[in-house]
Amino acid sequence: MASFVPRSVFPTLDSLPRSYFLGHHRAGLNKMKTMLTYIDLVIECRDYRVPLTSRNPLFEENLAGRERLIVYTKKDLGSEGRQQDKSRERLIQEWQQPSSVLFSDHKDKSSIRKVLNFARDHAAAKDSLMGSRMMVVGMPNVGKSSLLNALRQVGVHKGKAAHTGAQPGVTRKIGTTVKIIEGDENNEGVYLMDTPGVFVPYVPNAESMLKLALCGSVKDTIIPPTTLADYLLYQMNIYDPQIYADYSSPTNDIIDFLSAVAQKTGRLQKGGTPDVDASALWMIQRWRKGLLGRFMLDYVTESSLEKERRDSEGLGNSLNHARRADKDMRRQRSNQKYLNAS
Ligand SMILES: Nc1nc2c(ncn2[C@@H]2O[C@H](COP(=O)(O)OP(=O)(O)OP(=O)(O)O)[C@@H](O)[C@H]2O)c(=O)[nH]1
Repeated sequence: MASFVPRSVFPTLDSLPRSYFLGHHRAGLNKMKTMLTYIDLVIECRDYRVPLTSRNPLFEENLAGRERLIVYTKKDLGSEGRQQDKSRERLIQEWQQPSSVLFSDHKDKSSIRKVLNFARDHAAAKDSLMGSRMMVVGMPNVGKSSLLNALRQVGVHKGKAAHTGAQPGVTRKIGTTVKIIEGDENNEGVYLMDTPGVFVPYVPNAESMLKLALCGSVKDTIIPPTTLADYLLYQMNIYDPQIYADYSSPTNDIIDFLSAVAQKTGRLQKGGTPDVDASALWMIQRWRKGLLGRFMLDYVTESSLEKERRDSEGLGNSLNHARRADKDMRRQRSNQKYLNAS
């Protein structure tokens, strides 16, 4: 154990897809734009485990002009409640100013009450007889519908109104609008509208794609499970290799690791060969449930946040950038094919 040294960088995987911006993402975003005139507050969800990578510039570009509350969801999966977790949260709050930032776990009523209090104060400041209308937006599978259900449950004691699920794309259309705060004689209360997840138009590097896939923002069929598990192993080793001590001794070799998991959990094919794919999927699911360490995949420090800000300012219109980057990538691939053939 004393001699184990985790990998300091993950190999660059140029062949990984960098886009998952689907037709219903574009359609959903266009519809959100048309609804904006009726909306007083945009609640933008991002994943606590990837606070930088789950930021989608499309929301800032397309839903500008409305106050935004940023809610980092799934806090229970990315934080052990230690001092360094709290310090990171403070950095993120400062980074996002002037937008307000909260952190939520859909099963923790106190975190849901904080979002409700913000919504109540925002609606009170508007002081309208009509009450207030809000919209929840975010990347696929980030937990928008779960947040809406939790706000409704805690706010007006009503049951689940929106479908939720472990795979991205459960909500395909702008749908359910639910009351989350009761009105009184002076106003109609606060209503929240659910929206479909919208993926970033273009992921700047393969590592970001792996992070988003690990958090469930893209379908599990897009990236091979052993590649995803290898990235998880890389991250677990940086965090603490002891978290997988029940299955394997510390290792940087994904096949050794998955073979050990297969042996321990009985995931074997005919003849006793380890089923590495099934073991990879099993490990990924365990991490997604918070059973293999609760940590962030993004590196959050003052300088990493500052770098992210500078990089995003340099991007310009992210859709145009995405188109250009996509075109460049296709051109490079066809040049490569041409060179290989000649
Ligand atoms: N542990 C944990 N799981 C959560 C939390 N919020 C949501 N989830 C889970 O994350 C998965 C996705 O949640 P949804 O609410 O369906 O996500 P969505 O953003 O509406 O998804 P799309 O339909 O793809 O847009 C579900 O399995 C939820 O149970 C949370 O705070 N903590």
